[in-house]
Amino acid sequence: MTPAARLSAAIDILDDVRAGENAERMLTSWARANRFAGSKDRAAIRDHVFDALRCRRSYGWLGGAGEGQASGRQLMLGALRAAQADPDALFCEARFAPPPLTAEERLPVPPLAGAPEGVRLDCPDWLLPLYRETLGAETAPVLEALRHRAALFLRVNRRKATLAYALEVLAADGIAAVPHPLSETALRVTRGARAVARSQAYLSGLVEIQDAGSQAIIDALPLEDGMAVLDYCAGGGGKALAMGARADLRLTAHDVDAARMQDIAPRASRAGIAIATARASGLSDRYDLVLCDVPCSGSGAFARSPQGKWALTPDRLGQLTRIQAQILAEVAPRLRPGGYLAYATCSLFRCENQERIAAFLAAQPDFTPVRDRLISPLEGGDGFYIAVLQKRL
Ligand SMILES: C[S@@+](CC[C@H](N)C(=O)[O-])C[C@H]1O[C@@H](n2cnc3c(N)ncnc32)[C@H](O)[C@@H]1O
Repeated sequence: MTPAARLSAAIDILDDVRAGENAERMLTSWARANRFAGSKDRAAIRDHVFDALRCRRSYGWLGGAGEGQASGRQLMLGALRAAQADPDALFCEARFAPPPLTAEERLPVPPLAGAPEGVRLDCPDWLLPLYRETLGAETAPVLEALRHRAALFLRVNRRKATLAYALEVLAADGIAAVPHPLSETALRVTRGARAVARSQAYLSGLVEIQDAGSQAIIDALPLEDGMAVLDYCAGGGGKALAMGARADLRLTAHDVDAARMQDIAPRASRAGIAIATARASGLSDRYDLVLCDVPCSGSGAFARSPQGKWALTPDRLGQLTRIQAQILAEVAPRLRPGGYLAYATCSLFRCENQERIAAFLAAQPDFTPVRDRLISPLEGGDGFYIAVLQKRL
């Protein structure tokens, strides 16, 4: 496909997303319907779509949509202007290219520097005070970081490899990576990211794909060999696998949506780690540690999942905080006296983090705080919050 044809495809997909469709699903169905497109085409279209979702307000502004919600065409026009590329080279008469710019589209747009803050920082206005409450003077740099594509991180599985060995095996498949300060197990991929899922290092369980902030969460847990550990919101098991790689644990995974755990068995077998899955009725009340990696707004991870930034509403945020409180209340009786309750989100908002923990501690005098940590996207990975509490002996 030509660069202009890729742009056309991205415009169509962005219009579907604007109409309420999910970007990942639209990209998949586009690929199915256009089998002639190669992997490089699909990757380029995906990059166009996700870059535009991360920068929806600023690209819309530069594309002439002002503060309104931009069309796919306006977003791609804005993207080209943001990159100081010549739009006429791609919006042209060529086959499969988006039609040439109209006279109206050629009118000069007001400079982005004079746009409202939420437009410049690509943030919905109502979320700005929530970020500011936690981040203060770092709000603008953090939101700026969330406007850019997230790096691909790997976690070296210490059960099977040292960092040096994992790097060697990755290099044999043309993948280069460098250690990352957020965690001793974290590698940031610097070349060959698209080859990781087919690489020997990945297929033989030496490395897993996991954000560096996510790895730092696991580093903050008081894990010791022999502990009985429950991952209560296990999803695909990313954090359970990381816990199992750190210590010799008796690990159980649970999720309210059991179907989400279907990948845990193959991933665990690749990693050489035993993880049992259980329904709520099969859980014990004597765990040494329960991790609740709760559903959240994702406000620390909008670089990776940008559609969530625009889909979030005050109602949905309120609903999430109620689910978070309910999960904490559900797991409290699952711990033995002296056991640890760990609460994690990929959110930067106080209402999902410190306020949830304060409300829980006020209602549950048996628990005391041990530590908490906010991991900023400025540290290089996604933003996360982790709090560790201990149940009284
Ligand atoms: C942030 S995701 C977990 C990601 C996962 N821990 C990982 O590292 O890949 C949150 C998970 O919580 C689950 N969940 C939502 N409500 C729940 C509840 N009441 N009890 C248990 N799990 C719940 C969701 O199905 C979802 O899989």
